[in-house]
Amino acid sequence: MAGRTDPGSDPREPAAPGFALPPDAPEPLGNGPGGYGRRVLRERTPTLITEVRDRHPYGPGQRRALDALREEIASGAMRPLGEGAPDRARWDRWGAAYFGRPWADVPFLWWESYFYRRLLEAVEFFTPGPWFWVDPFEYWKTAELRDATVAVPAHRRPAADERQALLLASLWGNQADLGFLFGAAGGPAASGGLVADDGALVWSALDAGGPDHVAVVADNAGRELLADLLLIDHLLHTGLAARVTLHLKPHPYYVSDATTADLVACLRHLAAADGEAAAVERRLSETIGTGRLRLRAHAFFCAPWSYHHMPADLAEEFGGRTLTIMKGDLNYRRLVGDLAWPPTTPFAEVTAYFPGPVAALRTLKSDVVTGVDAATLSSLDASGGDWRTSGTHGLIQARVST
Ligand SMILES: O=P(O)(O)OC[C@@]1(O)O[C@H](CO)[C@@H](O)[C@@H]1O
Repeated sequence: MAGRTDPGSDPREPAAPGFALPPDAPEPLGNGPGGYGRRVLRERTPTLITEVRDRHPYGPGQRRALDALREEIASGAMRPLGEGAPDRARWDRWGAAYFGRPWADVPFLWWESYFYRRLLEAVEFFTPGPWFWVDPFEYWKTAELRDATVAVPAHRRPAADERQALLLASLWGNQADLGFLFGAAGGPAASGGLVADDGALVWSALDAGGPDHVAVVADNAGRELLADLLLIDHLLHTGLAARVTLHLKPHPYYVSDATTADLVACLRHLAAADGEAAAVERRLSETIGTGRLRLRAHAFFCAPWSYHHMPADLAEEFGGRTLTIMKGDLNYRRLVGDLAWPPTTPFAEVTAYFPGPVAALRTLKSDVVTGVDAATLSSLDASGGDWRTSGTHGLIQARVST
């Protein structure tokens, strides 16, 4: 352990009772032919390693480690973390069933999370020294934020339209996922509409009154986080929420996932923009200062498990929120379990275990989906498009009664 810092205490204490998947739940999604996991394993992951290597003046040890990781993923057996890793014991326990096997044999949700941990190891992110806490994805995050325009509502529309526009902007902000830069297919070219829309349920939960404390589990930095911040400002400013907790990642993950450093970059971006955007920044910074907007970066958000395995402290936290808004594709995979659900399986059924009211705002970027009605499903399937994985389609789903 000498010379290295621990990326977080064990985020997976025994799951609270009642969170287990039902015995008849379908299989975890893997990396089989035609599946999205295989494309990520074969195309996105090696490209990402090469790009990270090429964009940084890494030394020979880091370059060797990145090349070895690419090799291992393509044709080798999954290795544990190196001897000196502070969290080695934890990952050894978690990965006991997987280490020594080809990456393609390991469930998609698990291996992809572990991949990001291994990438950080290869670039010496947790090792005190010249590369300590240097974000390997900062190059792309900064470039994306530089070009981001901020559309603060002009307060000329009816309030209901305005808040709905903010909700939708937060949803479609999820298209700005820098992971798309590293796939053969590229990013979504257009917006194909919503496959499910529980927007009215979301507002009914927030309008119900009481001392509302809303949780927002962030996904990507940059444009998506900017849109989330405008929504959060609206909730706080209008009094729809007395308090908001914004959950960020404790360290870089899934390329563009938002960390506290990315939040600070967004706030600076707002401060530097014209007009109302700067006022939003002032209000948000003020509410962070007073504790009305609280930041958290729990280690569980970088763990390779679905929310069925969340530790007791996080379960207690979500259980106490008026509504938890889960942003993005990965949070959706973790919320419903990255399982081969029939798409018409009700969202409320698969999220019944979650300890409080919960909503998902997601553009569809991987195979899993629930809560799509049969007519919508058959017309989407008949369209012949890649609606499940291309990010062109979105959803708002909610379960507000517990
Ligand atoms: O959570 P996000 O940012 O919306 O999406 C993450 C994502 O790009 O990563 C995975 C592939 O690498 C997919 O599950 C998903 O499309």
